[in-house]
Amino acid sequence: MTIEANNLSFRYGDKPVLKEVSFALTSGRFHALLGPNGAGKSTLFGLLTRLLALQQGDILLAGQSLKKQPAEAMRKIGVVFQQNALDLDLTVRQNLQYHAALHGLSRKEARARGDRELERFGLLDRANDAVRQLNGGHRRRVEIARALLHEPSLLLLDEPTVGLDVASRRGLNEHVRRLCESDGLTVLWATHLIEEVRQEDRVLILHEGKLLADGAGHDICQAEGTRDLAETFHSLTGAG
Ligand SMILES: Nc1ncnc2c1ncn2[C@@H]1O[C@H](COP(=O)(O)OP(=O)(O)OP(=O)(O)O)[C@@H](O)[C@H]1O
Repeated sequence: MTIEANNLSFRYGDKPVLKEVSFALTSGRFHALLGPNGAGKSTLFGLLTRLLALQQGDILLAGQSLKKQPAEAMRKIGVVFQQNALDLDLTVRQNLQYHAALHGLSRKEARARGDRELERFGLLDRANDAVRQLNGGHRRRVEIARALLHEPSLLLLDEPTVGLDVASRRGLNEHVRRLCESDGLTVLWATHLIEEVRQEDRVLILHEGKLLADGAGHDICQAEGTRDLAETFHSLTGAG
């Protein structure tokens, strides 16, 4: 599914946080939204998920304006927020069923889809465990499984690896990349960690509310005259 952000600006009070941000995501691809802390990534996610109201500009999902047809557009989006959004005392399966009910799925359908996602994530044998018993990496997998239950075509992940160890971070990143290939999912993965981004990714670099670069990683490096994305990120933002 295509997604287009046109000329987005946003301020908290009189503090501008996003400044005329425009981009278009390509269907079925992994996109990395790279920016240091405070760049405006979560604010952008807030606008994409309608947690925040648009102030200037518009967002089009498969050609539908978020301003004009919000409910229809939102059905196509799955979201994994930075903070854990699971109920730790419910089982994995109960968490999934609760979310599926919110999306209007029948119990039977919810169970079938939930189990299918858990199986793909290697977690079906944990379905009846309380989420509290799972490690951080597995909890994040459950959150992603949950975000996919209503079969969205766009998955947004806001710093999904925060608090995970290196191996779990890598595993989660690879898993989501495989979803692009297997499901044709369009992914926007926000991070401040350059090691989660690959040279061949579509990369959007956000800094102080401005989109400083947008393109294939190696093209951005060529344009900037840098060796790799780490150097590019550092030279554009001072971070890294
Ligand atoms: N509710 C708010 N009220 C006022 N300022 C805010 C609010 N939320 C965020 N900000 C400010 O807006 C700027 C962008 O924050 P945002 O959380 O969007 O960035 P980020 O790139 O997601 O960073 P992080 O990874 O640290 O969350 C920061 O300067 C932040 O302090």
